[in-house]
Amino acid sequence: MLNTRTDPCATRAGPETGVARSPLSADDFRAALMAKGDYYHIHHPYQVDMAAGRATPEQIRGWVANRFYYQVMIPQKDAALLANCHDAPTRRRWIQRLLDHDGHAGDDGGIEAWLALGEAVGLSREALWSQEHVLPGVRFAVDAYVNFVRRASWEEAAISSLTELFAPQAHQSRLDTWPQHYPWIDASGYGYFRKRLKEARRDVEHGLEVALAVCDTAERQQRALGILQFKLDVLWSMLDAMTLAYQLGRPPYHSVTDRRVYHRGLS
Ligand SMILES: O=C(O)c1cc(C(=O)O)c2c(n1)C(=O)C(=O)c1cc(C(=O)O)[nH]c1-2
Repeated sequence: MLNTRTDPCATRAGPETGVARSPLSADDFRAALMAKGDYYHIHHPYQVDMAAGRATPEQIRGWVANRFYYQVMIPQKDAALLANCHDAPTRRRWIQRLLDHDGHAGDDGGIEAWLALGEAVGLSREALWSQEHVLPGVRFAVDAYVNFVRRASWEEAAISSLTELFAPQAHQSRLDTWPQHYPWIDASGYGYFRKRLKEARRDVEHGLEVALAVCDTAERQQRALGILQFKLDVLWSMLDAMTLAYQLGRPPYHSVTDRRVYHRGLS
């Protein structure tokens, strides 16, 4: 369904009408970015089921093991953005994201915290590092994000991180609902979600600053909204792959084998 409420630019004059479009005001552009939250993966049935207590241990484990691939690729994605960024003050701020995930003195980092989440749901560190559970669809979606950032300008790469606008809600919802629904999950596993609440809010402040500074024409604003939609597609597609595998019992090659024959990455 076409959602005109959440796409204010859709109703404005465009090149096709022969009338030059004026950019949205900063407030309206911010509102248009925020309206993309309607399509955030928190609304995907897989996440809705997890939050409602309807997920089986296998479905929770599948999500944790597959999301690990996102976790390990995020610092490489941020390193790619840094490599394309000629602005030292930006690099000085952005590099914090690598440290958040990889860790530094006094903080073991987000990847370590995700490994603890894995152990809390019954997945060994080895199982996560081996990527044996990572579904091809999840791998392709995450790789599409990293490859986009490798090729994009650093400003467009920064805009693609803006789904984080909506992530604190996702982390808070897990903290609010999982302990009561899934008493079998060890509480020591929830550190990642708590850690990200603060970090994501700081990250999006920077990301929004960039978006508002560079998107000063209607075309650039539309491009930013398109980039944000691309990133929403990445997150949604990851959950579609997990739905097939863990909710519908149709993992890749299910019609020929019950072995996980899919590749674990080509280097
Ligand atoms: O659990 C979530 O729902 C969720 C979503 C996202 C996101 O929106 O991309 C991120 C995270 N978590 C996250 O923990 C994280 O570190 C992160 C970094 C980024 C990014 O695009 O740079 N997104 C996300």
